[in-house]
Amino acid sequence: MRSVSVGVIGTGWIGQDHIRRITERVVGARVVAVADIDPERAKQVASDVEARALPTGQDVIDAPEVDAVVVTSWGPTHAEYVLAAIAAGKHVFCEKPLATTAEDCLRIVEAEQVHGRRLVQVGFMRRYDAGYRQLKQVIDAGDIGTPLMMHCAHRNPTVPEGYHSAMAAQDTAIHEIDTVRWLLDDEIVSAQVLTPRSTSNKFEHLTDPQFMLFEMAGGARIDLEVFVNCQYGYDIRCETVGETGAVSLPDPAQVWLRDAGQVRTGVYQDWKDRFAEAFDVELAEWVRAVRDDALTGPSAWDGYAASVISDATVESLRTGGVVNTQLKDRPEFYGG
Ligand SMILES: NC(=O)C1=CN([C@@H]2O[C@H](COP(=O)(O)OP(=O)(O)OC[C@H]3O[C@@H](n4cnc5c(N)ncnc54)[C@H](O)[C@@H]3O)[C@@H](O)[C@H]2O)C=CC1
Ligand SMILES: O=C1[C@@H](O)[C@H](O)[C@@H](O)[C@H](O)[C@H]1O
Repeated sequence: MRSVSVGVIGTGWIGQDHIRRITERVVGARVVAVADIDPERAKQVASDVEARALPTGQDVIDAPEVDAVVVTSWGPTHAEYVLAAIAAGKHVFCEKPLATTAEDCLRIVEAEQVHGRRLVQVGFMRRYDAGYRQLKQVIDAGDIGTPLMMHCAHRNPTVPEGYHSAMAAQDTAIHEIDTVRWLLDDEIVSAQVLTPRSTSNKFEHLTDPQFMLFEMAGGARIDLEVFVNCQYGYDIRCETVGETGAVSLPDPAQVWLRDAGQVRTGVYQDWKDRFAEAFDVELAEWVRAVRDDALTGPSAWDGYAASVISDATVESLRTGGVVNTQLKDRPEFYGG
C-alpha cells in the first residue's frame, strides 16, 4: 500500500492535532512538511514528527515530496492555499470554512471543475461522528416519519477576544449549517438571527448568545442556539422531530459517578475531545480516498453552500430580518 506524504499549512491548535493524528493514528500516511507564518512554531512542530519546516505555505504545496495538503491556517487564508493546491493538481483537505466568502468558495468550485477531478475536501467532521451517523440512519430509514423540525444548540465554554459576532455564523454555526443540509438531504432557503439578552460573561464587542432560525426548501424548520460563553463546557445538541417520532444526538459516553447522594457525569470542555473519534475517522477516510483518487467526503460544493447560508446569517444579524438564500445550480460534477 502506497503511503500518502502530507504537507500541513498552519500549525496552531487544530494543525498540531491533525499532525499528531496523521502521525499516530492514521494508517498509510505521514507528515513530511509543514509551514506557519510563525516560523518558530513550524520548526518546533516539524521537529516533533521529523518533517521539514518550510518558509511558506506555497513552498509546502510546491514541495515534490508532498502528495496531498492539509490547510489548517486562519479562515481568510484558506482560499489562496486551496486554489494553489488545485493549480498544482494536489488533493487538499481544508479545515472549515472553505473560504470566508461565497465568492471565494465559487472560485474554488470552478477551479476544481476545470481540473476535472475532485481534489478538495472540507473539514465538516460531524459527518464522521458516530452519534450523528446514527441520527442520519434513523432519519433516512423513515423511523420518525417526515422530519418537521430540528432543535440544535452549539455551546462553547468561552471564546478568545479575537472572536467577533459574525464568527458565530462563519466559524461556529457553519458546522450545523452543513449538518442539517446533510441530515435532511435538503437545502436551506432562509436564515434569521434573533438576539436574546446578552450574557455578562463575554467581551464587550460580542453579541452572545445568538438564536438562529433556518427554513429548508422542503418546509422543515431549524432553530439553533449559538452560545459561545456558556462557561460550563462544550455542548452540542441536536434533536430532529418527525411526523411519528423524534431522535436526539447522544452525548459521547463518559462514566456516571454515584456519590454523596448524587449521580453525575462529565461534559467535554472543547471540540478536540468531544469530536476526537470523528476527526480520527475523517482523516483516515480522507487518506484512503486520496490514495484511491476517489474523494467522497464533504466537497467544495458543500463548502460553498454552507458559506452562502453563513453570509445570509451574518446579514440577518445586522438587519434582524429574514434573509432568503439562493444557491447556484449544483453542477453535475458534484452530483447535481
Ligand atoms: N473542525 C473543527 O471543529 C475546528 C476547525 N477549526 C478551524 O481550523 C482553522 C484553524 O483554527 P485553529 O487551529 O483553532 O487556529 P490557530 O490560531 O490556533 O492556528 C492557526 C495557525 O495558522 C497560522 N497561520 C495564519 N495565517 C497563515 C498563513 N497565511 N500561512 C501559514 N500559516 C498561517 C497561525 O500562525 C496559526 O499558527 C480555522 O479555520 C478554524 O475554523 C478550528 C477548531 C476546530
Ligand atoms: O470549529 C470550531 C471552532 O473553530 C469554533 O470557533 C467553535 O465555536 C466550534 O465549536 C469549533 O468546533
